[in-house]
Amino acid sequence: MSGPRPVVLSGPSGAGKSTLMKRLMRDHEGIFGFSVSHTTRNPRPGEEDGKDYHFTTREVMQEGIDNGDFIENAEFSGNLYGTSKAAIEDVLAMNKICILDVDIQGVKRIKETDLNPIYISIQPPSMEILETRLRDRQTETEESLQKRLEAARIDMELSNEPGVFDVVIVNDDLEKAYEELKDILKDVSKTLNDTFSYLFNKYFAAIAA
Ligand SMILES: Nc1nc2c(ncn2[C@@H]2O[C@H](COP(=O)(O)OP(=O)(O)O)[C@@H](O)[C@H]2O)c(=O)[nH]1
Ligand SMILES: Nc1ncnc2c1ncn2[C@@H]1O[C@H](COP(=O)(O)OP(=O)(O)O)[C@@H](O)[C@H]1O
Repeated sequence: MSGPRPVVLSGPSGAGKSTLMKRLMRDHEGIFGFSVSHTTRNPRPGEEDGKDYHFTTREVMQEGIDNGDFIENAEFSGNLYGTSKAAIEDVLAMNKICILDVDIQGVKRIKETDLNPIYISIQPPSMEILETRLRDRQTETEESLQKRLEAARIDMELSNEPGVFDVVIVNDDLEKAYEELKDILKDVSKTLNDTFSYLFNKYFAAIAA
């Protein structure tokens, strides 16, 4: 795939990925674009179909997977999630830096593709704090909360293995975590030719206009 290098955000459910990503996209409008995944889970209040996720059924999604429409898919907490080729192409077609929010299984699958993203793990300060944040978010049943905590334990272990992630950000203080994320993306854009020339061209065009 051509264009600027994508960014994968991963980490336990409740670590703060959506919070950080939404802020990044709001503060840098037109630079980043979200790869809208498919999922079989039910929408939460406030979530929009086609914006937060493509909400679908297992049958329809499985058909798409069988057709080869997805670059990766995974089972998480009793539901199917996946990144379609179209989700990424839609963002790249707009010349934006594509941000993907996927679980650790998605990270492994994406490593087998030619997407070549930057891998960033967002981690909570502790399991206790993660549980409190997930409970306070009030989006989960007790059953789905327990499944998320179980997955989080595995995720926290794997994310510390060398070579899995380029960077691990501990989201204790939100402001600090956000600054760290912005610094990484700034640094990366300086060292990567394609991203750099993309941003350069974009800013140059804006100045020249
Ligand atoms: N592999 C994979 N994981 C995904 C995808 N979309 C979301 N996820 C992950 O699925 C998990 C559950 O997401 P979600 O139901 O939105 O809950 P939340 O993370 O607690 O807000 C999270 O770890 C997400 O990173 C995807 O397309 N592929
Ligand atoms: N640094 C932080 N301190 C306190 N609460 C936070 C922090 N970061 C995120 N949260 C809250 O924790 C909950 C989980 O964050 P969210 O972005 O939904 O996580 P994820 O997308 O990784 O599942 C949300 O209610 C969010 O407002």
